[in-house]
Amino acid sequence: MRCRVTMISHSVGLPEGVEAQSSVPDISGVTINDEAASDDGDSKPSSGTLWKYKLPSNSISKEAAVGSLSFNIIDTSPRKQSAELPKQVASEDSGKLASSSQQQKTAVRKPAPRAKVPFEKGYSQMDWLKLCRTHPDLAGLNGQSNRRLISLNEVKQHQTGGAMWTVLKGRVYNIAPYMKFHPGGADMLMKAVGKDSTSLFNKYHAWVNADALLEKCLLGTLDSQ
Ligand code: HEM
Repeated sequence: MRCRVTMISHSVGLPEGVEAQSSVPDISGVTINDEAASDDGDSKPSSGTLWKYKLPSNSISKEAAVGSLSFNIIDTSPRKQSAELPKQVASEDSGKLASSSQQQKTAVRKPAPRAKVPFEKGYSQMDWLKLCRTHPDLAGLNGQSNRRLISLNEVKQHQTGGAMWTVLKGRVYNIAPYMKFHPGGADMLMKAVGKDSTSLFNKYHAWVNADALLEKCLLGTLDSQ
């Protein structure tokens, strides 16, 4: 969109000899013309509406309604070139609005499939939180402090039964009690046992707040020396 701003200079009331350009311009004579339509080669005459936003030619706009609310969804993300688009969409003038829902679907990327495992009865995330609240010693500290330094060598020696240790972001946890609660499955969580699992953890779900989830499984801090 290009707007033309026309200024009409007024020099009313200036003392003699003072030039009009040096005075503060009077904006009462400013007019703004919207030339969006005519400049783009669009044959439609300009509507004259100030600051009307013209969508980029490659954007998609869709009208939707929820209950009594109606709204416009405007997708201005960069589109792929027509060679990569399905024929049906590519043959359309990209400036036109996609009219059918079929066309809308073809342009949307599918999200990566998730590998969540359905939990066994009694092993939901709520059940885990309940267990954390009620169990007196989930970590298996047996009275030891969870502030002690633990070497990687010691972590490696705990890989079975009720003591399956892992290092996550510099902290050592016993993840044995969490095995059946892990939404990604026990098999996946087993890959963390006996080692530093920080990079594996981040690869799958860096957004998960393990600090909070495994708070009661904390054994100590990794001795990095
Ligand atoms: C060590 C502590 C870990 C904790 C506390 C943990 C926790 C979680 C949580 C809360 C979810 C659900 C995420 C969501 O719904 O968005 C999840 C999903 C998952 N986790 Fe873990 N996890 C751990 C380690 C691992 C490791 C080491 C692996 C891989 C070897 C792994 C693989 C997965 C997978 C594949 C899923 C399903 C992903 C998905 O929903 O898309 N996790 N985990």
